[in-house]
Amino acid sequence: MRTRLRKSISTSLPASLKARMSVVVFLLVLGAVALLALATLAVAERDMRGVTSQQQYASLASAAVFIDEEMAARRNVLRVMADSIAAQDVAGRAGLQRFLAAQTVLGKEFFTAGVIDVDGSVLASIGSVRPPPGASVRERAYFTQTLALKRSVISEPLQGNISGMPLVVVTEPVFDARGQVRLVLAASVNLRQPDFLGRLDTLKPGPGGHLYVMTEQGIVIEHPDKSLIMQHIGALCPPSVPTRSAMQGFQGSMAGKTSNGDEALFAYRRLASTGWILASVYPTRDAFAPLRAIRSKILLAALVLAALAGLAGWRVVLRLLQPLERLRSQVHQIRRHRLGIDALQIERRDEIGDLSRDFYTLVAERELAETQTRDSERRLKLLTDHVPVVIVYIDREHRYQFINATFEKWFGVSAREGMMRSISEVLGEAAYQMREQYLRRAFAGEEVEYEFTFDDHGSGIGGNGRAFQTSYVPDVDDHGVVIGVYGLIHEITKVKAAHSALQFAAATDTLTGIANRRRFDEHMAQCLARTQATGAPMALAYLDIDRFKAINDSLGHQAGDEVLKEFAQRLQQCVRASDLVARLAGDEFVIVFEGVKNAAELRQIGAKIVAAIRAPFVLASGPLSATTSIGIAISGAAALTPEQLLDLADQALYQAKDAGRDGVALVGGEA
Ligand SMILES: Nc1nc2c(ncn2[C@@H]2O[C@H](COP(=O)(O)OP(=O)(O)OP(=O)(O)O)[C@@H](O)[C@H]2O)c(=O)[nH]1
Repeated sequence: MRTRLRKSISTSLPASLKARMSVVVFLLVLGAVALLALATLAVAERDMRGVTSQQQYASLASAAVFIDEEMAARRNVLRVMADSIAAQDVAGRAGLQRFLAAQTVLGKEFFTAGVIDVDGSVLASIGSVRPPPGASVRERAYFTQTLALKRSVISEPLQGNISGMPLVVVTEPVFDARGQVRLVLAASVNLRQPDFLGRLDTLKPGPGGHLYVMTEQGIVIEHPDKSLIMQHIGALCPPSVPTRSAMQGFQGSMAGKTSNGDEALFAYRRLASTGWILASVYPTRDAFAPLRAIRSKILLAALVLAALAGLAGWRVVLRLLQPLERLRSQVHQIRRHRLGIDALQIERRDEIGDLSRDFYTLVAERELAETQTRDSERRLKLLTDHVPVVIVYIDREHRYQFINATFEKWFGVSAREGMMRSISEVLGEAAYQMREQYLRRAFAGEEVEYEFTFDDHGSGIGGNGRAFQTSYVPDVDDHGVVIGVYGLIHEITKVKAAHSALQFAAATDTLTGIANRRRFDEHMAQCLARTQATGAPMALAYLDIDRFKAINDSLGHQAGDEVLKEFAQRLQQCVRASDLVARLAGDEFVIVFEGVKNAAELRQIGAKIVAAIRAPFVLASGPLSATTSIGIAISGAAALTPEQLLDLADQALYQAKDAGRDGVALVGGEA
């Protein structure tokens, strides 16, 4: 909420710093002056409220005195009349009528006047709408009270019997010589009469205020709105809170709201003569109208003052910000390379000087760092582009984000063409399919290595049998998430070739070029395993050149070697490519037959070999006749170890030797 407010303030302020500071000065001065003025006015209003209330109540009190005097004056008039009737002993209807008619003052002060006997019968009367002689007022409260109290009474407001007018009646008893009430002199006042309590209007508080009089019960006796007279004060709308307080006995002044909801000052005072309530209502808008007029003027003055202060602030800020403006212009020019950063090394000792020098240091450091980064990147690029390995970076969408120059040499796609493109786009769908499983493992966090050749990598390039090894290393961020994979591809064609050569050398007899003992052992183990799995029989032939020692001895070791080589060649020519011919040692050879049909077939092969060896050996020293003995062991369903089979074949060889050499002997199977 607060952040939103701050944001909305900062967006509503002008963009320029100068304008902002001027607006702030303007607002501060406006705020300060307005606050001061409003506080002063609030204090003045509070004081004025007190004084006005006091004045209102004092004025009301004097009005009450005036009304009391008015009522007392009317009573006096009646008392003088009553005294005259008693003194002159006026009697009889006609006498009393004449007496009343002669009293002109009565007509001035009262609406009607009459003389009533102790039975309540009107004996004489005057006035425009007067009760006729003989009318009875025996039931009227003012009459009975006058008789009972033997003194003057002022009635409650009442409706005139004959006139129908709202009236109050003032009475005065006329006593006889014994002090008994003989007659009652009564006079009525028309409450609608404009001049009743007429001076009340002159005492009203302000032009919008008014005074009114009501009884304790709230019956209106006098009011500027004459239609309310004789009505209850709450007849039209519920009486206000202050009015209700007054009816409950409150006297004094208070602030409150009228029944219309307008703010007003109220004052109440009871009349000593009648107990009636004299009320004063002074609307606040009238009471404080001058103060409110002053308030608008003061606020206008504050506005003008603030505008002037803002203007002055603008000029001061303009002057103070000149160096900052200069700094801004310099930075602007430095950015456009029209100025060197040395321009920022200024001598000022204030904050702007500090800012300029700090800015210089910052830019210098940044430039140095950028140069170092550029150098470092250049070196790195030089390095990665010249190493004979492919270096790539692959993102989560399996797109290349980095490709070095070797990539282009090997795959024919430049960094510019391949960057941000997917592997399948760059190398083709088949190449991508081959890599996809390894990439999936690398993106799962595993370091992966695999080999491929151009023949099987499916990139559409090469096909020259070159071999490569790829390493994928996951790039893990601070949260442990793999965000990419570094790929390193290096060629292993030569290594592979060397490995193959080594493997070949390790399995080859150096003299004859056929398989050696080691290769024979490996092959035997595999063959026996297959035989036992499939049940197809195999056989092992053990061969030895007859009397080879004699050849060596007679013709020399060299000739012996020649015989051995030729012997190996002839053996290979006699058997299928799938049969393995190996030299175990000296003149001892073996042949492994896989998938033989029967013993007869083996005898036939054996005979073929024996015959092939019989052909003369053409040596450097001349032709030589040689023979061979062959022992063949057949492996059937029984599970034999390689050693056991070799042993059987060896036994068969001995049999062949014993049988006179240059022949074949079979053991095992159907031999
Ligand atoms: N030239 C040559 N002679 C070898 C080589 N290895 C072993 N010899 C010789 O081969 C001869 C093997 O003789 P034997 O197999 O024991 O006996 P033989 O003379 O063949 O007699 P029979 O086997 O009973 O027919 C020995 O004289 C060895 O010195 C070799 O690599 N080259």
